[in-house]
Amino acid sequence: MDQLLWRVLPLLTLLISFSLFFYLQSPIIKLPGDECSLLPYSHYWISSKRILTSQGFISGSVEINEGKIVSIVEGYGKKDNSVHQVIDYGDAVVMPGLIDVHVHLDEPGRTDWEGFVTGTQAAAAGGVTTVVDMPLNNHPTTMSKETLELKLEAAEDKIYVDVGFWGGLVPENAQNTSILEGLLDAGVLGLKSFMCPSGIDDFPMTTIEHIKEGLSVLAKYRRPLLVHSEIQQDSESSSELEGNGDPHSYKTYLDTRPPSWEEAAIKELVDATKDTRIGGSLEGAHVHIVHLSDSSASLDLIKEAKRRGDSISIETCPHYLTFSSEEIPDKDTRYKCSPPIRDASNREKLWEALLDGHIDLLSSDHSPTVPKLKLLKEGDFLKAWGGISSLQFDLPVTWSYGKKHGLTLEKLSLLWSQKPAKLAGLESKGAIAVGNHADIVVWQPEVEFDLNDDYPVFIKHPSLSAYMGSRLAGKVLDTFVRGNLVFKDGKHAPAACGVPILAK
Ligand SMILES: NC(=O)N[C@H]1NC(=O)NC1=O
Ligand SMILES: [Zn+2]
Ligand SMILES: [Zn+2]
Repeated sequence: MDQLLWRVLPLLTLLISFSLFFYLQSPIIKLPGDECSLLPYSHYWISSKRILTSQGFISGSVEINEGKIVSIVEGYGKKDNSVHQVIDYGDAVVMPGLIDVHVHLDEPGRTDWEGFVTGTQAAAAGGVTTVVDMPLNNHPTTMSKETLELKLEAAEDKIYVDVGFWGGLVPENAQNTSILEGLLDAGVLGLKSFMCPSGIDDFPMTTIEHIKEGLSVLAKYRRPLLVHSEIQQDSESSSELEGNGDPHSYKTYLDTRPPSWEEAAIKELVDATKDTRIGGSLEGAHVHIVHLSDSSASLDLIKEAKRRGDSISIETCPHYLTFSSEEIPDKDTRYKCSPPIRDASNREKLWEALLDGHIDLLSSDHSPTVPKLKLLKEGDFLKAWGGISSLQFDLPVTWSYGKKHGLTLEKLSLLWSQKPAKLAGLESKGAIAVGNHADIVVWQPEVEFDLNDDYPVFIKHPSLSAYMGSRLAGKVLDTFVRGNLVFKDGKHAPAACGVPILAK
């Protein structure tokens, strides 16, 4: 018996080695590319009765090959499943993926706050196919070629959607054009600056003089400057500035940041944007006001500048359109952000301006932190971190509240895809059109869901989001980025194959 075993054993070893060799050589082994998509093919058709193309809604099919949209055909049900790979979505809406131009991914340096993996998985789950990352809250701040390189290194193999980057305009590089040019040459899509303290020590604020320096460089590159537009007003009584009321009451915080802060910043900015008009000394430069909250005097100043022909645009965020100061519960610091959420009549005027086209686009200003710094237990509005967590909910939140204000799907897509693509200079994104990247969200506007603990949330700290606990309309089914099916039915593709977007 023993002898037989000794004869068989070498044969058996040989057999196992052979099969192992052939197994390793065989095509069963997955190439990394296969992991990028939940689909086993790269040439296919998407069919639906509601496809929002650059020419409006059609009932029909979109042909996708190697990441691009190669044809669009009207007529639902015309594609024969036996001849083509067809994904039939019935009457679900097929729309351009959202482009969120204001996201703080916080990596490298503050990955405990958010991160490339969690942030971009949240984006994919919410139908957001491109995010543009802010230059602060990460450490070091993105303000030079070298610090952008650190970002790019940190993002490698970690991004599930495409990611572009804004660079920081801070006093140091505003006074040193070669640093600024190095940063722009390295590919940031534009710059971002603060006219008040940013809350981050290594991202100091800029004066209007620094901003003008920045604009003169940006004019040559034809890239935008995004500005956090608030200037602290010394004329405010010091008790108001410090908030001498009850720190657990939202009203106390609101009173420390009145609309006059926004108005003061925008007054200085529109004085500078005069020169961005055709023939002006800053022609080619563009100012984009981020997260406008004040829908009165500040908005009027921008409307006037636009009428004159200045190169200026505005975004607001879902939280300013959804919440109102009167409704924010005591101690609920999840709602703290800057500029602050104001009263319901301000909110209604923001909706009006959005639907009339005076506000150009929407963004999330997704800016989380660690629960400890949000002071959820203490409920101190004056000391808590200011920032809203919302990236995954851009689409359902805008739709749930928007449809009550008369928002159409076409307008929704203009505000979340087409206009953001234009701001960031993303020529092949923002619309379902032949030749564009196949960046697509498939969703059901009519389906409602509860955002509770059972809901698959991918942002790092769901407990920080003021949207948790609400009932929303607009369920995301599938998300495609450059033709890769990156999210389906609550699951992500195994590999992170988003692409860093660099300006040329
Ligand atoms: N640093 C930072 O993310 N700040 C953001 N948070 C906020 O509420 N407004 C901002 O500008
Ligand atoms: Zn800001
Ligand atoms: Zn921000």
